[in-house]
Amino acid sequence: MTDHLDQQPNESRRVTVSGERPYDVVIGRHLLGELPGLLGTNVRRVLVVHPAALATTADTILEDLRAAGYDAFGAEVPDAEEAKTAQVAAFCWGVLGQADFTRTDAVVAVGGGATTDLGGFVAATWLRGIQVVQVPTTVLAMVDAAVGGKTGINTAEGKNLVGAFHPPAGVLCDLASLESMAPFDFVAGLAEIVKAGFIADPRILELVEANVDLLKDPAAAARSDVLLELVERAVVVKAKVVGEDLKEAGLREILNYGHTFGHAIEHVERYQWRHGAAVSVGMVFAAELARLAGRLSDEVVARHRSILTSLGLPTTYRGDRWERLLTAMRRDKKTRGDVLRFVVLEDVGRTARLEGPDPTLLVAAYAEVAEGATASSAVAL
Ligand SMILES: NC(=O)c1ccc[n+]([C@@H]2O[C@H](COP(=O)([O-])OP(=O)(O)OC[C@H]3O[C@@H](n4cnc5c(N)ncnc54)[C@H](O)[C@@H]3O)[C@@H](O)[C@H]2O)c1
Ligand SMILES: O=C(O)C(=O)C[C@@H](O)[C@H](O)[C@H](O)COP(=O)(O)O
Ligand SMILES: [Zn+2]
Repeated sequence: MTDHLDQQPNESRRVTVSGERPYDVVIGRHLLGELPGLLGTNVRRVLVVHPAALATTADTILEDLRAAGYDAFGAEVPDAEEAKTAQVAAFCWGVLGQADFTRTDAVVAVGGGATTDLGGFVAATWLRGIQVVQVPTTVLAMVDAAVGGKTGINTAEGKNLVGAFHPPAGVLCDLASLESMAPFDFVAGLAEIVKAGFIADPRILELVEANVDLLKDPAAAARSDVLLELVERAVVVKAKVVGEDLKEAGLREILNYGHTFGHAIEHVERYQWRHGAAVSVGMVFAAELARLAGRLSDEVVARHRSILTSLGLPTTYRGDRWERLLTAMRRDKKTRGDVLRFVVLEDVGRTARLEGPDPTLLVAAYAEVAEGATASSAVAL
């Protein structure tokens, strides 16, 4: 399937996320004109949070908002994970305070998942919660970070340790913005689409397998109907899950597939790895864990490696970091007391939990993703 589609603005797709205040995720091309409609008529002031890389897009949004009668302010924040800190959140709170933002005003976050996590968190905490509209500009943020209301920042101890559940008022996924993405950043985002395929929608895996070359070219992929379908399918998976379990009482944990080990890699690497790349290795770790526990077939594990490798994503990690990874995994939000808990697969689309696995099983799974032969020998049990 390599059929390309030059979408007109009116050909957008809409996925509604249910909940106390249902909202739409709009997916299409050249959609920024829809932003004022999502903000509604009560809003007067708008803070547009963005990194320098999205300054041109943010300027266009600011002009449109001013033309539509809003008092619009910009807040440029650091790039990528550097934005997800208490200091950067405090900088944004300062801008909101200086401009007298009230409970009827709003934040618009324009950027990748790091920016939408930060912008959402700032909106969740300002006056205990004001509206946020998410304008994701990476494939990862479109299919995952901007949808579902998980917002947050990192602390020195770990990833996303401070945050709030704060659903957006709307999400605008303008696929045209993906054309400027660096190839590796683009494929890193595909890891979350692959995740959605493994946990809930096997058709996603077939589409990825059949379109690997297209998907490795951001400009071509961004214009294709393949990506439109993949983004829509992944958003549908996320919308169904968060619509049923916003606050992660149970079902929502499946969206964390591959993240226990993935977040640990990000922390150990001081956020120099892209989230999607770390989740890619994390999914292989989780698949190996399930296989070693006798719950997943060799074939499904091999399919993890083949899909992720074909996209150019990593499936291995250095073999001499076990103690640090384990320390980071103990701080995962799924951990209860001393019991580590993993989302695992029993088949494609069939998720389960593995609670308190034997340490030898964890080490064996680490050995399966470790580079070099050092993993088992470097581990002190
Ligand atoms: N809240 C959630 O449910 C959720 C879900 C998944 C991931 N996340 C979070 O999302 C973050 C990862 O998001 P990400 O992969 O989008 O990374 P990111 O936000 O760090 O962006 C990656 C890079 O792409 C650049 N970029 C963004 N848009 C661009 C564009 N259109 N053209 C060119 N460059 C562009 C950014 O400036 C950055 O350098 C992590 O912090 C992760 O924890 C959150
Ligand atoms: O939306 C969710 O729930 C997820 O777990 C989606 C993940 O892809 C995302 O990376 C999320 O930020 C992880 O959250 P955390 O609760 O493990 O910090
Ligand atoms: Zn993720």
